[in-house]
Amino acid sequence: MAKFLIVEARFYDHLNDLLVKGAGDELRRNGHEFDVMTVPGALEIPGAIATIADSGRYDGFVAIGVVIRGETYHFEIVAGESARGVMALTMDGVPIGNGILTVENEAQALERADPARKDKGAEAAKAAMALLSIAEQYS
Ligand SMILES: Nc1c(NC[C@H](O)[C@H](O)[C@H](O)CO)[nH]c(=O)[nH]c1=O
Ligand SMILES: CC(=O)[C@@H](O)COP(=O)(O)O
Repeated sequence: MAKFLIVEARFYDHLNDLLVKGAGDELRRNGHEFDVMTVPGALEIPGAIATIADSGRYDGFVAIGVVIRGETYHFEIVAGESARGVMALTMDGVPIGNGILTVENEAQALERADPARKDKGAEAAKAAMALLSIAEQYS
């Protein structure tokens, strides 16, 4: 049994709820425990994980968020920098599954967040578990 932290950027409540449910159910199905922490937006996810990672309280993390393209370049910043931050931590050996959706519209987000459809929350949880398993075997 491992302990995971789901870090969710609570920007679109109804979509977040679906993603967190998918991630949590997947962790539970695999016999793991988890807590959920909320941050304001996807840009805060890497910083939150970086702050917590060294505490030793969690074995892995699942990043959950939804970034929907708006009218300005802001989308590129939020989508790109949140992914870059998560990836940088992953390269430092922190097991993180990236479940931050970066989509054109709400319909695309809903299709991916819904556990009955693409279930990207579960996919991110699986990625976090896979990275943790590698870390346990090789470090
Ligand atoms: N536009 C979206 C954001 N923007 C907010 C940023 O993530 C950040 O919280 C703000 O710039 C303060 O640092 N966040 C999302 O998660 N999704 C969006 O669509
Ligand atoms: C992430 C985004 O692009 C969006 O939420 C911001 O919208 P806008 O570019 O219209 O300010």
